[in-house]
Amino acid sequence: MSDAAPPARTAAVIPAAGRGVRLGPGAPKALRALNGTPMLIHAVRAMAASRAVSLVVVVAPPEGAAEVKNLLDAHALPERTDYLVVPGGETRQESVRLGLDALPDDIATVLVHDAARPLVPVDTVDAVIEAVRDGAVAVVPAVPLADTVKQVEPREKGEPEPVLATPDRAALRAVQTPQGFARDTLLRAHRTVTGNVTDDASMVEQLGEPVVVVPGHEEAFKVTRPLDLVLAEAVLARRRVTDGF
Ligand SMILES: Nc1ccn([C@@H]2O[C@H](COP(=O)(O)OP(=O)(O)OP(=O)(O)O)[C@@H](O)[C@H]2O)c(=O)n1
Ligand SMILES: C[C@](O)(CO)[C@H](O)COP(=O)(O)O
Repeated sequence: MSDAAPPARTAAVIPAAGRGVRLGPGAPKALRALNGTPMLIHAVRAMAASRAVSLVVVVAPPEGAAEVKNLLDAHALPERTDYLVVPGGETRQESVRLGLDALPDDIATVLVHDAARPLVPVDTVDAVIEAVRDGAVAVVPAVPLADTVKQVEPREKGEPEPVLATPDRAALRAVQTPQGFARDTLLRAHRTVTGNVTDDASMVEQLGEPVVVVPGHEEAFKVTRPLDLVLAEAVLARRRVTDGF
């Protein structure tokens, strides 16, 4: 018998415990259907489509963990991948931390992927994993901005807001998920950084560790508002025509 340690594995943590307030009333966002299949199942399949991902941890709405387990059992998913469900928290940050707590010791690379980005292509997932395996401690997929961006002095809704600056758009990127991390670095970030953040990479930035960007994909957009549901269903319809599924 060999004494060699088993190869370090990659896991994807999927925070799916948000309510989806901006999407409007209804079931928690991750459980809403896109062309008849819950958004979360699309997101799980997107992670499991990568042959490098051997474990997917779904962070479910706190009162919905049993329902999410049933959903995973009821849908066809790649058998080479393991699936775990844990209840989430009050904020995205807390939900991700609860997902990280569930990881077994042999996981070396961690992806954090929004359930709300159900259509990310597998090539983007693989590019993020490869960059981490090549030595980056934190990797973020991102796309250039289509709009000019203004920094403003925020005012109450509807009130005109004074413009403070127009940042150089060429140096800005809109950040997506999955974000990929060396496990130790991400755990340290979640143990150390407090306060409100909107993504995991910014926690690593606060540690003073380097974060790099790789190309994202326009289909990795986040389903946030009602119009995004229309776009997501249109993308799925196009895939059915071009890819046959
Ligand atoms: N307490 C929370 C809040 C958010 N999320 C997850 O984080 C991802 C990105 O969050 P966002 O798109 O903002 O989702 P919501 O918080 O549900 O949206 P909203 O702000 O409109 O309520 C989503 O997959 C969401 O389910 C989570 O797991 N736990
Ligand atoms: C993580 C994220 O999707 C990267 O763009 C984003 O920051 C999540 O923000 P939200 O306010 O939770 O939608």
